[in-house]
Amino acid sequence: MADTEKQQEQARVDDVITKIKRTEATLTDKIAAAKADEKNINDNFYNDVRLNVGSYESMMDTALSIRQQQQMLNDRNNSWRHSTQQLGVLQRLEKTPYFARIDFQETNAKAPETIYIGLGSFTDKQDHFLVYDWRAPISSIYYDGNLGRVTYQTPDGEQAVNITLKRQFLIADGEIKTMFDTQETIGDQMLMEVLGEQADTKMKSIVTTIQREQNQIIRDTSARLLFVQGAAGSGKTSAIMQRVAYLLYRYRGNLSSSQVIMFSPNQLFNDYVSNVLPELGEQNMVQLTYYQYAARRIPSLKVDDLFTQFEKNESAVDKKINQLKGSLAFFRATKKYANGLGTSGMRFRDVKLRNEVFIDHERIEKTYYKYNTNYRLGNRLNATKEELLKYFGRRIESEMKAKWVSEFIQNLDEEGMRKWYGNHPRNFENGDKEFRFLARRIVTAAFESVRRGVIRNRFLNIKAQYIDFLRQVPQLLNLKKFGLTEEAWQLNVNQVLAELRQKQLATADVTPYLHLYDLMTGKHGDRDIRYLFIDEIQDYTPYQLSFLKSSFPNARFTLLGDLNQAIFTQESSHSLLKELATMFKPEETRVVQLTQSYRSTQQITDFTKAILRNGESVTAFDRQGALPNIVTAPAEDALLDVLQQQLAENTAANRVTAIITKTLPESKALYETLRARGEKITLIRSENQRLAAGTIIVPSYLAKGLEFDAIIAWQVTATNYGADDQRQLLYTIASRAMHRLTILAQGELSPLLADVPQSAYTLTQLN
Ligand SMILES: Nc1ncnc2c1ncn2[C@@H]1O[C@H](COP(=O)(O)OP(=O)(O)OP(=O)(O)O)[C@@H](O)[C@H]1O
Repeated sequence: MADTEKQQEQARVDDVITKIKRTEATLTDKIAAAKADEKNINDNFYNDVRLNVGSYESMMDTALSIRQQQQMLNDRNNSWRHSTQQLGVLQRLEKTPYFARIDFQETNAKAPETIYIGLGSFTDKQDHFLVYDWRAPISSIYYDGNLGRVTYQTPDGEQAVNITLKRQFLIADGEIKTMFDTQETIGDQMLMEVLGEQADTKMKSIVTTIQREQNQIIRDTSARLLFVQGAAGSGKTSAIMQRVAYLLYRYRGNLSSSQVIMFSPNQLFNDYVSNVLPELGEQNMVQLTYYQYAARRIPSLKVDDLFTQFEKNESAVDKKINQLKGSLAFFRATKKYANGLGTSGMRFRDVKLRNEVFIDHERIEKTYYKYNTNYRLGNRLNATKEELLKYFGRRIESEMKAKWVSEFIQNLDEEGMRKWYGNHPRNFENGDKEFRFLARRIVTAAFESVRRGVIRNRFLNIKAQYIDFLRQVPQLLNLKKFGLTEEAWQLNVNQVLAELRQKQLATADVTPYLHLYDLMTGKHGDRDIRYLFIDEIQDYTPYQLSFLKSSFPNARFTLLGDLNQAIFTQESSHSLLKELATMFKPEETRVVQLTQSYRSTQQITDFTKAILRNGESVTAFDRQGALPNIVTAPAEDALLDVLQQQLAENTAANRVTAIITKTLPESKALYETLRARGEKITLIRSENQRLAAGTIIVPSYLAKGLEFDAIIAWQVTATNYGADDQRQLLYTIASRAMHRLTILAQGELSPLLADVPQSAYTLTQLN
């Protein structure tokens, strides 16, 4: 490209940066003024508010006056916050004002236009855009089309344009490092530059090189269910992070980050993606794992965490039972059972006060079932509670006459009197009224736990109810279809009962338990959440998904997954898609498939995909690197030598390594051994840790969704990865590597690698 052209572009960059700096200065002044103003209002708050509590009108007056003052503060606060956010964007733009230029002509327009696209928009005067936000409708043509005629969506409908130039820039610290014109959607050259970079402990945004299929995911606003099937490293996670930023921009003012919730595979992953949105000038959404969500809802029980879930040894029958408990059939059975509770069978507990029955369960049951059969469970429960509270009121009334109450009052000293009167004036008509006043307060306080118990549904016996439901399952569905006998089932029910007595609940029971509780109490879910994202959907059961759908009834769902990487649900993952299809209407569902993998070199992608059988398709991105190397040795010592050698090699090549073992105990053992051999490494033993820089050791189930420059998979033996149901796990481990993949095994190598063509790796067998 001609040098003069580069000079012209650099001149424009300089000019825009000068203007950005000027605006920054104005904003800084504005923020300082708003802050001073706010302090002023705060200082004068009580002077300005006319405090007058004499009469009802004047009280209203005071309240209004306070509200006005608060409103004023809020307004200032908002404009202050807005300016601060704007300043943050400008500070980013100052270094890299934009990354693309597009020349185009709208149909019917007389002259062509040129626009520049960056992380945020910047205008120097009203509607004069020097930089367009990457999320603006027009910016979509940068990601979507080649040169020539292209259409894009505007709020007023589709618009056609003719693109004549697409130019990409790499600008750092105000200086154009490279720029090139491209014919394609996003030039491979740019992508190569970006992908050649090293992995980081934090994920970065991909706005400069979003691919066309990814753009469809990011900008979709019509689907109720957006399902993304994407190969390992195809940018699913990247795409949703950009999608959140897009939605927050598109619905600014109507959608806040607190209305967007993401279910992620583990906490480490949350930490890994935590920088993307702030980098884009947006706030992070709510992020939690399913386990956290469930555990928070049932604080009184200990729910299996990731570790227990993964390291549990399940028998064949257990597997079948878990499969059943995760199925849609089981979801429907729960609903059917709950419907039946409208006529009979609800389990109640006595409401007790200091170990004595206060309201017995028979009274509760009678009240509950005295309402018409067409009452829904939630309404029935509310009516029951109201009735119980009335009864509670009557009990207070009669208790006030009890001897202990008058004795208590007689023995009150001045201090005690003050406590019981509180702010209440002591001008009673007569002693009797005064006594009744005190007696009511004292008895109400003594009975408080009962009232709270009634309000919080403590009289429902959810544990007994769940067990009763499980016992009835053989009548509600066909066990044989799941390969189970009634005896095996009842044995499992006994086991659940024993666990519940220990205040424990296994993963497979958590969701049905919560669901049953919600049905019993008529909970309508969280209506405030507008967008729900689930990453690694292949590890969810259809039951969990149906449950989430009913728990977030107003949310649009974006589900991302790779059916090749199901590490918890394994073979059932492929039926998930079919079951999903029955949960959402076809016309509201959109399925996008991402097949291109961006993470790894061609050699690594080709190797990892050969591990799969009947896998979803994966195409490697044309980036070259070394073939994966496999080393086997009969003794652990020799293998450890190889590991250390490989570590040294990776470090010399500036590659950060993650050593992945299958289980946590293996990680711990290897960590100790390597430390004794003088290696400096960090062991990631729990998901609540931070990803440290430098070499790490991590158990497989915590490596989900992460990526590293180099991976060393430890002990990929026939013992560890022998059975076919370990195939997806092995695939997940291997596909974490960007540039270098090493596989080590002591003794016999995993037979799951047998299908990989020998040309796809190098093999060293030590003896
Ligand atoms: N359009 C893009 N431009 C640049 N880099 C990209 C793009 N898409 C994806 N990448 C990079 O590819 C890597 C993998 O992306 P990401 O982690 O989002 O994939 P994923 O589909 O969620 O993977 P997995 O399912 O294996 O966890 C990341 O380093 C990401 O930055």
